[in-house]
Amino acid sequence: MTGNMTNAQSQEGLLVHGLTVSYGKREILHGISLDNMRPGRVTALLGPNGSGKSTFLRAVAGLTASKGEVVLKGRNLATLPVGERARIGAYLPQSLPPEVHLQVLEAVMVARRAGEGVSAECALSEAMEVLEGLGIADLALRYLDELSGGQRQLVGLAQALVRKPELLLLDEPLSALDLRYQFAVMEAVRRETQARGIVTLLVVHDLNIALQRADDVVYMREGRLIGQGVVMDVTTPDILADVYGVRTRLEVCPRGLPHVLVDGVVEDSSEEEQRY
Ligand SMILES: Nc1ncnc2c1ncn2[C@@H]1O[C@H](COP(=O)(O)OP(=O)(O)OP(=O)(O)O)[C@@H](O)[C@H]1O
Repeated sequence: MTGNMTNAQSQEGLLVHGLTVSYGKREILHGISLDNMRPGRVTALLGPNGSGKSTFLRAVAGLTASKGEVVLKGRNLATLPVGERARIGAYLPQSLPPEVHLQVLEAVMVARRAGEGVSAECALSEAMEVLEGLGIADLALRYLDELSGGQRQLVGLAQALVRKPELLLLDEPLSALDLRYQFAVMEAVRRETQARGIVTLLVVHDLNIALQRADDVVYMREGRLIGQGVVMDVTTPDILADVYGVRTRLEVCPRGLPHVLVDGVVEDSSEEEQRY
């Protein structure tokens, strides 16, 4: 640690030690350890299909049995009462919430009031504030079971944000969204993360969104950690070849934003050798 390190840089956030998850006899996560993920920063969790990203997020949320430790700001989450753990962390699953006949505003207010003595008036203004922040205030009086998949995903995100979590875990929050909402949601998530000092971890498949909008990245493959750190420090053609098996070029567009171009698939040299 250097003497120049600021408070914010050294601030304790989320630490993960030896996280291991098995489904039956099959081990899916093989002892993943992550360095400090600091408050106020968005970390994108990236890796191929089936690499264990959702399993990792669910284990951090305490929704899947696991071995190892998850420590948030010095507190081992496994030792906290269930209600306290649920208050600290908000988890948005990949699958959309069931279609219930409830107005959007009510659904977000219910999420705000759950487990806390917040007045209806206060919950109402906070719910509206979050809906406005996500650009969906016009949906407030619509019923959830009348919304599109993407709109329901946004309401799920509003429910997670309105609870003012310390830890925000989002599993593919952009998957059902059009380009405009992908942008709006990433901006809202960044804004809330910074303003409230949240530790945010989100799974995305679009590498360019991660490069341009996340602060840090975690790369996983086959249930193992491949790399972690500041987006542009860790993201290299070598690591992308290792994680995804593709040949890539990293470029910076005229506006200064990085993006990845995929040139092809990495040939497996061991298979090549076996063929001859
Ligand atoms: N409930 C379960 N029971 C048994 N195996 C499971 C279960 N959930 C996930 N798996 C397996 O665990 C592995 C990791 O799955 P996981 O959903 O965590 O990957 P992922 O990286 O999130 O994938 P994707 O990008 O496709 O969503 C996969 O091989 C999957 O088949």
